[in-house]
Amino acid sequence: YLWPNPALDQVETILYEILPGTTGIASFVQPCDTFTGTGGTTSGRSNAADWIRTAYHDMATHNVTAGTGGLDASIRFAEEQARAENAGDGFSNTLTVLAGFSTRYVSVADTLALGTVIAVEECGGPQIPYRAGRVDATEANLPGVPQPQDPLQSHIATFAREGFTQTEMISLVACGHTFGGVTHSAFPTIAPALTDPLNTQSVAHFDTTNVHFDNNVATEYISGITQNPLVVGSNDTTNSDKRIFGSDGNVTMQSFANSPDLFASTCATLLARMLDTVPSGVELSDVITPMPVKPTTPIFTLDGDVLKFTGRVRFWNLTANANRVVLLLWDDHHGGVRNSTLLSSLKSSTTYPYGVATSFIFGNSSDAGLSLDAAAGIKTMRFSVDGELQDQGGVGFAVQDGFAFSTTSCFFGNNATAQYDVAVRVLCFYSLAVLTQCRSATA
Ligand code: HEM
Repeated sequence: YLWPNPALDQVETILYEILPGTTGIASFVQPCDTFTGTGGTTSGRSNAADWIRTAYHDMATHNVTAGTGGLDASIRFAEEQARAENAGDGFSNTLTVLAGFSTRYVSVADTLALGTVIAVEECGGPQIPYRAGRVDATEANLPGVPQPQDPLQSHIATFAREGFTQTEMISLVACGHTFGGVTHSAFPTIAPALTDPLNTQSVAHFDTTNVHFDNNVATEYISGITQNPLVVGSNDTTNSDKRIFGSDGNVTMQSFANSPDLFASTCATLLARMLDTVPSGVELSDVITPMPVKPTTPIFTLDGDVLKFTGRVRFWNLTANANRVVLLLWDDHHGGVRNSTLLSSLKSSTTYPYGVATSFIFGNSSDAGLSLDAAAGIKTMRFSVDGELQDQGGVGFAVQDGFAFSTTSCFFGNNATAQYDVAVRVLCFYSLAVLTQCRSATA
């Protein structure tokens, strides 16, 4: 995609500027046994598992023929959560955290998808290609989530209705059930009550590494040592994983037990498809990859006749160069082309899970080059890195200098109230509508 795109710019930051344990969605799945519901980390449960199950249950109402249902956050409606097929409080726990990351550009359904991607990636799993643009449902979907007591033929039919083959069903269930387990309060006949201070919600885990993505769900199943309550549960009627995993003579599960890489790559593909299963008519973006050059927070301030331009530009995975020269070039409204060298003293680098971001601040007070002639203004930016032009394939980075805060803006005495004087660009000069003398609250 091309910058600026406020929606995708925001998602790109969420996906790639992840510093585990600090802020954002990732901080809720780091460490991976983090659980923000009752009992915290000693509950036996985890946010990561809740989030992945929630995304599946939200998607599982999809009807590939009718084009209805899918990942559309309809699970947020009480009517859906009250259904037997959605037993447990995992959905409300999930929404309490993830819906808080929804913005005017990121739907709740997108946050559910992001939650799955980030939980899997942060907890040992593969990178999952992410597309943006899910649309939130305005009412509950029809029922349709599979349940443990359903017969195998019903499970096969349910996954076919969702758009997945039998082999994909086996795989997707294994990909999900590498996390978490069955909770006693939601399924008392499957998960017995325990008296374990480190598992206070009595969760019968699907494998021995229940907060980690790995193929142990397959190796333990194939080697016959699994404690998966949906395989070796005392009531065979609810042993749905046993029926599903064994439905092709264990061929798929054996292949996963043989190869952690095959398991990871299959799960990356199928979880992406699960998250991209949306009602017909919803158009998702292309897969979001890190922007090689990404300006952020461009801000114009009018100081008399001078237009101050400040901002930041982030370069992704630059090759090392001790003599690096980075230029900001810009076209003004009068046909002029100007440039300014971005100072290495205003450079910073951050290493993220999928790459290194090198950022330059421009327009800082020590960088006098970005005091612009207000009449000429600025239309488009480009960057030059060690002589190589970065201009989004000739399009440039469009900026709008149609509005600028005036330096006459101010806070009043107690800083609780502010006055923003906004100058509007009219043809070739700025018209400042409110030219008030700032004063203290008591003046
Ligand atoms: C026939 C299909 C499936 C059945 C019958 C089934 C059944 C169940 C049951 C009974 C639980 C226990 C829930 C609780 O106690 O809160 C569970 C948990 C879970 N399921 Fe499934 N499941 C199926 C498919 C899937 C799929 C396709 C995924 C995701 C790709 C998935 C992901 C999860 C996760 C992550 C948990 C753990 C939740 C937690 O520990 O809080 N399941 N599943």
